[in-house]
Amino acid sequence: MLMKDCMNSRLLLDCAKSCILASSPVFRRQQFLIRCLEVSIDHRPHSRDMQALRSIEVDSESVIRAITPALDPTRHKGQAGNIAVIGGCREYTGAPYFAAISALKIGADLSHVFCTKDAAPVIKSYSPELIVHPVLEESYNVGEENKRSITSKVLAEVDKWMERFNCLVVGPGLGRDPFLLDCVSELMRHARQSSIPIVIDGDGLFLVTNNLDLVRGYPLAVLTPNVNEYKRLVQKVLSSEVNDVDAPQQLLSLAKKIGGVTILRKGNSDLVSDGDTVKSVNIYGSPRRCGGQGDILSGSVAVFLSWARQHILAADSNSNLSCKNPTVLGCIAGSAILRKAASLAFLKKKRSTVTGDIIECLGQSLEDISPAS
Ligand SMILES: NC(=O)C1=CN([C@@H]2O[C@H](COP(=O)(O)OP(=O)(O)OC[C@H]3O[C@@H](n4cnc5c(N)ncnc54)[C@H](OP(=O)(O)O)[C@@H]3O)[C@@H](O)[C@H]2O)[C@@H](O)CC1
Ligand SMILES: Nc1ncnc2c1ncn2[C@@H]1O[C@H](COP(=O)(O)OP(=O)(O)OP(=O)(O)O)[C@@H](O)[C@H]1O
Ligand SMILES: [Mg+2]
Repeated sequence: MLMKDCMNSRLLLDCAKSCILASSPVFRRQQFLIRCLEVSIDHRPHSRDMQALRSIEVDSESVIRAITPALDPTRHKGQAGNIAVIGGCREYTGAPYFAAISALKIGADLSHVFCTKDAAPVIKSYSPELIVHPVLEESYNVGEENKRSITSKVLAEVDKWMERFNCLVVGPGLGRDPFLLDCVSELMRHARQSSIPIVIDGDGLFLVTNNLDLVRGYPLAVLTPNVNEYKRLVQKVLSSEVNDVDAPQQLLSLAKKIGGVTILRKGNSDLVSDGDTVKSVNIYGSPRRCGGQGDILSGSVAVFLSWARQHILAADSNSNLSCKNPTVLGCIAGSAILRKAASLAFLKKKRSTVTGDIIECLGQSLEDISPAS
């Protein structure tokens, strides 16, 4: 008992000493100097990274101005873009909606969503602007004996539309049901046969990372991984860990190893590579990391990619853009427009900014760079 009391008083004494010490100006000054030293040590590699990133930074606003089509009265519906999002299941209805509505808000004429039967009425209720096809099925709804016939039915339904699409976005809110993913793999093979560009995001990246042949060597494939998705991709393809010290070089190797697909690595700076070149988009975005910004990005990339393809065909190689790969141009423009919209939304809404607020700023963001008239 005596010993316990003694220990307690010693503890109290130590505690009192540290309190006095913590309030002493000399101690606080020492702590301040230690913190400064830590910051400057941390800062050195970081500033080197920033220099490397600045050297590959692209003038994204010029890219947007070059590829955004004029609002020409002779054009008809569909010519400014007909996009299809493949995604939306029992759990996720927001993600496909964000991607599809972003495509429209940027300037596409038509935006479709191919989703499961459960998700369709919900997505339709968010917006009458979207054309929603309740065609996909998840395992829980399908008996083993019906799987083959249902797959054929799904493919036939989507194939009816396929040739009209300028770009597919595969994955926002798709989920990971194995039967559904098998159907989507088939859809991707069909799109590839018809040379339709495919932007792959979210659960589409889960699918592709486990089945790289779906995109290997397809120059019209764009992968848009976030931090987790990128880590899985690097581990699978390069059998290594993510290297943040030489991020551009690693991204270049990754894109090359998958046969020249384009990869947009999302993060503090967005990095884009097709295996030949690496570009970075650093324009100021938002400190809010609310879910759904990647979905806006995938819909935006789809539209700009379609416009970049049209621009390159029409310009007949007279374009003054140094990069001629429409998938890279689409990524640069999509990233820049999203980041600018996120910063505009944050100015208004601060900490309460949500994805819908950013979508509302897409129009202003594009207008500031490439005015409609
Ligand atoms: N409002 C909406 O509707 C929004 C919907 N969204 C949609 O959400 C989906 C997932 O995208 P995300 O960005 O959460 O994936 P990410 O950061 O890799 O994973 C985080 C952690 O979760 C886990 N995990 C994920 N999915 C899993 C699954 N099906 N089953 C089991 N585990 C799963 C994952 O585990 P791991 O992959 O490491 O095994 C990791 O630990 C995608 O369809 C996206 O479009 C978003 O776009 C946001 C707005
Ligand atoms: N740390 C960051 N600082 C600034 N911007 C960022 C940062 N991380 C991501 N972003 C921006 O947010 C966009 C979306 O990236 P994010 O990593 O949130 O995607 P995601 O996780 O797939 O989103 P989602 O919730 O839609 O699935 C990127 O294009 C990027 O411009
Ligand atoms: Mg995502």
